[in-house]
Amino acid sequence: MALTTPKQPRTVVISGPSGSGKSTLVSKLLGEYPSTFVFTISHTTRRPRSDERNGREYHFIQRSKMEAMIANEEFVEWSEFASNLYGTSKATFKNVATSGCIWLRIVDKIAVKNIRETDHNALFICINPPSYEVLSQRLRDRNTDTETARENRLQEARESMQFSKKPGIYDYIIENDQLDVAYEKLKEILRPEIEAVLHQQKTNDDTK
Ligand SMILES: Nc1ncnc2c1ncn2[C@@H]1O[C@H](COP(=O)(O)OP(=O)(O)OP(=O)(O)O)[C@@H](O)[C@H]1O
Repeated sequence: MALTTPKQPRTVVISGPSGSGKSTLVSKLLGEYPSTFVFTISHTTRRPRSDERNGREYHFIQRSKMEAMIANEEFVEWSEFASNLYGTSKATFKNVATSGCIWLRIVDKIAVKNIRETDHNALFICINPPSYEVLSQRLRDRNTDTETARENRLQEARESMQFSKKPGIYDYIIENDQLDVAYEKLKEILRPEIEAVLHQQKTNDDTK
């Protein structure tokens, strides 16, 4: 199923290892361009971390409820990752399709593959940490996980970093060493899409 039409702005898919800085960079973008992007959150059956809130990072949902919604065809796409379900509901997607804004999504590597198959116009950007050691330190500093959860994230991070190097997966890879430098790179990549939306919004305002 195609998730976007050619008339809609390009969907921007952000992925990369846990702790690489995806949320930090996306928050900066939404802060600077509040009317240009529409950021959606996924549903997930994983437990929220101590700093996460339902409806902010994810719609946290019980597995049985999400399975029932999947059976009821209430998701446009879903996948299972590290024993948890993740997905985009049809209700979420409906808001995007009518917004005229760039759809900004943070997804895991399994969803990257799925979206590549469904949305041929999407732009795929991977945020990587400068090194595995730096990532490990940032996750320790963030202090939002138990030791076991952090080990799982680090294991998953190794796989994600390997995955990002495969050809044909990502259009751009940004190494998030200095935050401001990484943010400028992200904006540079997105500049044509941002300008197209701003132009369209101005045209709409002028014709009102
Ligand atoms: N360039 C940077 N330099 C130093 N610290 C950073 C940088 N970018 C992000 N961080 C910090 O690293 C931690 C992880 O960042 P963030 O939560 O944005 O990662 P994430 O990729 O969204 O993680 P997850 O996938 O687990 O949600 C945060 O504490 C954040 O403040």
